[in-house]
Amino acid sequence: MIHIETLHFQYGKEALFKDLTLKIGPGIYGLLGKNGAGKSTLLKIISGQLYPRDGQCTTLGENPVRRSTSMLSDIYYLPEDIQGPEIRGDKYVSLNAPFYPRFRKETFDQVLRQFEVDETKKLSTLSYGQKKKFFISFAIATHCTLLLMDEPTNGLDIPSKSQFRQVVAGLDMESRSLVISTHQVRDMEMLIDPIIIVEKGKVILNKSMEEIMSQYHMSFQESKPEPGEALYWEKVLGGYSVVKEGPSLEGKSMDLEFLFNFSINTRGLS
Ligand SMILES: Nc1ncnc2c1ncn2[C@@H]1O[C@H](COP(=O)(O)OP(=O)(O)OP(=O)(O)O)[C@@H](O)[C@H]1O
Repeated sequence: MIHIETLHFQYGKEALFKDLTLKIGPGIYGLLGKNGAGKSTLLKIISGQLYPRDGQCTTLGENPVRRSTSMLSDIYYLPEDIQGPEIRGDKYVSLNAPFYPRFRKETFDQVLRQFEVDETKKLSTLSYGQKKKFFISFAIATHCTLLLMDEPTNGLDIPSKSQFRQVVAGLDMESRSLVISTHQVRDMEMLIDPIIIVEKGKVILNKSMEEIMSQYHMSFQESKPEPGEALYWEKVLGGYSVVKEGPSLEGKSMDLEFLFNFSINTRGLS
């Protein structure tokens, strides 16, 4: 779906990405990184809104810089900050759905109903969370091969977050990709897999949870690990969460916040 090699990108004088390499296939990917790591920029490069200085980016088999109609009609990019135009929701749908050949109004109505958003209201009058839910519904209804969502659960109330998870978990992603950039890892637990982490201009992790758990295991112990005993540890209530080399026998997935900190502190897992 996406193939990026030796990508260089900079806004001003300082490079944001240096030799960034990334492959994304079908599935629901979580794109994680510290503030300013470049997650939004990466999504914009993938969708042809920003142009790299050097290197290759191929999106759905095409160079996104060309912004071909075939590519743009099969990608939906949901930005973090959403502006609601001065038109009713249903009007927005009738004007914009024709750009997406696989758009299904039944899907849109179903998701919007779950989110309890009124499509007869002007989008500019909706609250931030309601606007977000409107555009998430639109994104899902496009049935695009590639969906890029920047912080989709930001601003959503508690029931909407769980509805978002249920809707996304029900998508058929066998031959499609959804990339979710997020800091809300607790909202995304059990949903995003593989995990991509961007740090200091590079992708330091791009692995499925299964791959991670076949290499590392996480456990709890009361005493602080001796030097060299664990790859990474964190103080928790009553003891320490530690990660050691070797497969996880229980097969349970690793807490995403812990995985993020482990990865950042060890500059990526080998
Ligand atoms: N239009 C722009 N002009 C100049 N610098 C920019 C521009 N947009 C982003 N940047 C800078 O590029 C870096 C990466 O920004 P980006 O928004 O991609 O990061 P992010 O990982 O999405 O951050 P956050 O998690 O805070 O949303 C930041 O240092 C930011 O200040």
